[in-house]
Amino acid sequence: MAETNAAVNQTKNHPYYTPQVDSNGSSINADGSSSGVDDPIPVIDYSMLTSDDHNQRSKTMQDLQNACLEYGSFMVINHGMSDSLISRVYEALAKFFDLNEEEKKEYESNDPMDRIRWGKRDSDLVSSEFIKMVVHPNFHCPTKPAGLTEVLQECIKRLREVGIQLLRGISTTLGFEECYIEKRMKLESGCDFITPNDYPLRPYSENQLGQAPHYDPGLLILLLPGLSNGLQLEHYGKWINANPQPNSIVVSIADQIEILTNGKYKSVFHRVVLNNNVRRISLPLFIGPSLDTMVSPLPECVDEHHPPAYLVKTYKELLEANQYHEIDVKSCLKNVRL
Ligand SMILES: O=C(O)CCC(=O)C(=O)O
Ligand SMILES: [Fe+2]
Repeated sequence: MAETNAAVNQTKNHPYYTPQVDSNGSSINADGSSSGVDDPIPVIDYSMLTSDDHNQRSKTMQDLQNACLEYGSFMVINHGMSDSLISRVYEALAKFFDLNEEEKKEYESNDPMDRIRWGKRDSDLVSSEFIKMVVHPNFHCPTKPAGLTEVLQECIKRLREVGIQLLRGISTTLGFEECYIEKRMKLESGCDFITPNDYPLRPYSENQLGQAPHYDPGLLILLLPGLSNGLQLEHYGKWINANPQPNSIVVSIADQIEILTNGKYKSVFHRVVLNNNVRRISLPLFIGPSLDTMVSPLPECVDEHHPPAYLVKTYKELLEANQYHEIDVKSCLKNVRL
């Protein structure tokens, strides 16, 4: 990709690489539009990660490493979740978002003890609706519509298995034993959220977004991206359209992997654009450490040329930074970068 700005000519794993796009919710494009570049994100064939064929497996590990270094995001195919399960998930979530507002408001409260929270992102710049739920170690879900709990439980069980296998792959690409990250982050009691999103059909203005540019907290985000496009990722100073294949899972590196790797694998800066013609429902799963886990650069990722670049904090402290509560699921990367 031809770049005009010398500052973006660095590779993504450069310690001083920072997104070269604005963070105020608008656009980087000279014409002020929110269009992105079609530069397909890498594809990882999940079935090859655990293949008995050594050559296939090591090629897939190499692809995974390149994807983590260069994009921080990739689409996973052959992940073992059936098309029919994915369709049932979208249908059940649509029924939830179609409930009347009074029923959804039951989950609107700001009580820090809540494990489910519904809300709207509603301004001239952004428009969407979400329902956040803590799903691990304990599963929380609205009681309506009937069947939502069962279908989400089935889907999240598989998404989590895929996520943990990918974290093993990532651990291997870093030269560690495959369960190293999983054990260190105490994933058995890890704190996972889902935040299904409903993006409206008709934007208020052409450039209204579904979600403003942001980083995600957690180790990995596994996204069921819905039936139309909308996710954009920052890549060397441009917004690129993720354009995932139908029923693939879009996986992105999130804040805690950036911290653990001391900045080698960067958390992905991303946003959501609205589609004029099609309603879009997406389902991200945030796989995170247990709340009491200290998150800091791994000793193996620190040396005299790579001094620690992040503060040491528990995952709970990180989630609660900026006066947010952990259920708010917000990044605080900028507060811990040294
Ligand atoms: O809906 C999407 O494509 C992305 C969602 C997202 O980034 C989020 O909920 O944090
Ligand atoms: Fe996100």
